Amino acid sequence: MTRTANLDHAYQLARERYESLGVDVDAALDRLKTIPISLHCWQGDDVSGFEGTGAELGSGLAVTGNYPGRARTPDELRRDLEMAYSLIPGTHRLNLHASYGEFSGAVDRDQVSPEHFRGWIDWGKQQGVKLDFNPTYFSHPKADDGFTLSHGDPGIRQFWIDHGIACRNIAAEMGKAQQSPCVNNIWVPDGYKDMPASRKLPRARLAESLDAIFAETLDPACVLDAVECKLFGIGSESYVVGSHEFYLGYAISRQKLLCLDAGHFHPTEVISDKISSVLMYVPELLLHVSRGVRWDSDHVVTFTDELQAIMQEIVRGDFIDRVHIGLDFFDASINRVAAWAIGTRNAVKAMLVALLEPTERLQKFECEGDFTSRLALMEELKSMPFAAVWDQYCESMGVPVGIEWLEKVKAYETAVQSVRESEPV
Ligand SMILES: C[C@H](O)[C@H](O)[C@@H](O)C(=O)CO
Ligand SMILES: [Mn+2]
Repeated sequence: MTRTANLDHAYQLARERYESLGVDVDAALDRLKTIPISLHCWQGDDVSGFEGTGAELGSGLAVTGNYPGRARTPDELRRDLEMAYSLIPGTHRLNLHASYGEFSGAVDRDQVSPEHFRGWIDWGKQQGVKLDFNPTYFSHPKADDGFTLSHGDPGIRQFWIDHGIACRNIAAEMGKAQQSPCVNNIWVPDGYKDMPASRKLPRARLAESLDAIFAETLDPACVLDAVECKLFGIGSESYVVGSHEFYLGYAISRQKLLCLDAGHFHPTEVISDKISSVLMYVPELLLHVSRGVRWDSDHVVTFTDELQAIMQEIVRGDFIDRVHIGLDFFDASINRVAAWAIGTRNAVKAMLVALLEPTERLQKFECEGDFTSRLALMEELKSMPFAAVWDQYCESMGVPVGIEWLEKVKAYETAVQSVRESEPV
């Protein structure tokens, strides 16, 4: 049997098994094709960006590892991204940070404008990659003391408000150009290493700054505003201004998107359990799918129970159209393109597994109080042949099947990434 015939044979057998449980595999694959994952640009260059100021990564963000071949220019990053997209089935998005603009001279954060992202917008159009966006509230002298939008100095606060407004306009321009809303996510590092004397004042200032940023009504067909909470960071161990409660209240009261980052909660807390609660009160959600190891370490996303639970919750709650899935990890100890491929393929695979679940049947058992059948079927599902469906999906979408993608990354590393070490920019 040829390789293609083998894959198809395995797929047909798997399809029959799923059909016996009432699952329409073809419908699941058709749905899967429509679900984008927003790849984060910052995995490709260790969150360095292209401002060229030499500012160190700070504000509690840390990248470890020194694997050779980091992208040093927008063109290198785009080339690496194209390589990554070629390994991942489906049509996916790109999540850009403001510090990744193309600046010909010194442009401070309050001066960023759509023209600095024209290269990205044109590239996205040409590649069929839609863009999401983030203001950058770190790696800047005005963020060095740990405060930005909640800063006690009104001048510094205004600088960061202006950055937020500028970024929102850039995001709106991107959304208009791509005819798909650009999700613009605000995360600020603001917080104290030690016990604050006032937990209240910085929060009041943060709310006021956010209101100023969102004062202008922009077309939701172009831009969607999201806010991201965090439990603690390095240097903000005792107090984070933008805590979960703060942003949950803010997002509900202003009807904004809440961003749930999987690494931003207590290690025993999971975001999968928050999705259905939060979506009762906010219109839409942004997820930063990440993997914290003991802390918000931003490890590459692997095929964990929690990753599967996140996708299950999205499918079981019928939330696919209300949840924007983004990734947030940065690992410089392995090949950076491989990091994207591993993390994103896992996210798509976990979504496939969720779509292959006989959800109605499980929920019927639950409604009837038949928890025995619910548990029995959930456990049987764990050993269903989803890998054969996944392989067939990869094959039909024209991307490598199984570990074949690794050979492509190794060849790319030899031909492109490792050469960077000896080449000036
Ligand atoms: C670089 C990102 O903005 C950042 O990871 C943010 O989303 C975050 O999660 C900070 O801990
Ligand atoms: Mn995040």
